[in-house]
Amino acid sequence: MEIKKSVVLGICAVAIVGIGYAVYWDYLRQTDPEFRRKLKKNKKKAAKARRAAAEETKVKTADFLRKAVEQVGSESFPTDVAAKEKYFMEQVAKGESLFAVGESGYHDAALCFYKALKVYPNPVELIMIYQKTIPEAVFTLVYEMMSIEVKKKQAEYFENFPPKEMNVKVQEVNQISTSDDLVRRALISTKDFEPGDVIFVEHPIASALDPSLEGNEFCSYCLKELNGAKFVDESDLFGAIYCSESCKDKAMTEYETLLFTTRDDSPSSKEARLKDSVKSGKVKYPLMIARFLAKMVHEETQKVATGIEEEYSTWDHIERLRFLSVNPSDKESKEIKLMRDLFETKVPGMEEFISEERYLMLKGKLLYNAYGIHTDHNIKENLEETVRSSQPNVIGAGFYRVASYLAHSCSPNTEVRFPDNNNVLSIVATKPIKAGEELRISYIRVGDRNCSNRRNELETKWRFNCTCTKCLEETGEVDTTA
Ligand SMILES: C[S@@+](CC[C@H](N)C(=O)[O-])C[C@H]1O[C@@H](n2cnc3c(N)ncnc32)[C@H](O)[C@@H]1O
Repeated sequence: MEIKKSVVLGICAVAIVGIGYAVYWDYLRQTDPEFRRKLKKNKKKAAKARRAAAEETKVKTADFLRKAVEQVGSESFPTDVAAKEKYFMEQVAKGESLFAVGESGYHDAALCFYKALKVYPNPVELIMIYQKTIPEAVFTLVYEMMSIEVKKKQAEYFENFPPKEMNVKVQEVNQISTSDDLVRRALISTKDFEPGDVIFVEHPIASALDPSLEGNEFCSYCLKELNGAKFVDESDLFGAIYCSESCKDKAMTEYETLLFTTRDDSPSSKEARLKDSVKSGKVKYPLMIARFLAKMVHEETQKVATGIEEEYSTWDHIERLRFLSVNPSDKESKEIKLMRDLFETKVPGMEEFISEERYLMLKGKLLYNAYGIHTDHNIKENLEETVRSSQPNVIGAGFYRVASYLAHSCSPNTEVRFPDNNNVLSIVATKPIKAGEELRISYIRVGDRNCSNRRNELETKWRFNCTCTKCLEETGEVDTTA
């Protein structure tokens, strides 16, 4: 009883002292300006210390993430399936035991999960698994490492692309007196060339024959004249004809199987509708867009199947290309619907990827950068007015990663050729070229037309005011290009 009483009294005494102290404190706060000033200062100091600690953690984390991405980037990873599996299991187990320790293990745990991603065949799927299974703070760190890696790769794009053996690099140069942006990207030679030298050779990302020529004299894949050869795939609803077994196989694997082989061969099927729209509309770009999208799907499935990834995807390549905006109209809405309907049953999620904005951008890039593919074959028919070409006998169009950067000149130093009469493009020097010089082709037929006539055509078709040396000389304008 005595003990209890003294405990109670003790508690009361402490409480009273506590209350008294609080009252005294409050009194001071309200009445003593010096005390209030000190209090405010201490509060500010504590907040500053908290902010500094948070900033320090942020800087340390950023530093850790940057170094981790660099370190992993220079590491080599197992390549055979069994070794990959073993490495993956080890990293995941290590990561799990590290995050179980608590916050102090989060950085190292994230590093293990990031490394595991490097050997997993389907990284996107693994990210989704991580999101559900590892602590949010660790997931955020892994995600940030991936973002740093992607940004670094994108920033280094023009250091790695085009590949050295193509003898060209992309460089930014100042633009003069145009209504266009102030900076344009130019294709610069990295070697000296003499007239007639082939500077580089390039295969298209996507190409297509003019619809009126599809199914008779030319190969649907490489656009070469058939000369009696005729290879077809019975399951192909598009009815494409190829010049060789190899072209047929490539077309079937890259896009044709995905796009045009189905059990539904009724006239109302999605495949038949795309085929009809190309033939009746007499335009090749919807087919080129469909082939381009199918090739992207093929690239992704190959990546998962083989575990081998190209440094840059097709999408990375076309992202940087210039384009003219295409305004949405009924025609475009129909095209988008057609494309979405076609892909929706074939590739889950693809119909969402083909948003209006993305489709119009893709169409704009294709129309702005594609080349007319000409041949020795004499084309008598009056074909659709085509994309960039200064030559007659155009049979189709192709969309190329590197040649897209070539600027126009009315007095060019190179020319686009298709020496094998197929879609493989060669850029050939037509004048002596020194390393460091810009390569230019002619987008139009120049002949003996005057500057204003040429400029009008370029302005109408490409929406730029030509500032090539020939035009500048003819008009007396000054070239201030850096
Ligand atoms: C097909 S792109 C060529 C690559 C482009 N220079 C870039 O920056 O990506 C065509 C664009 O290049 C520029 N260009 C090409 N030739 C030109 C010329 N002779 N005069 C002015 N601008 C030109 C214009 O901005 C035009 O819109």
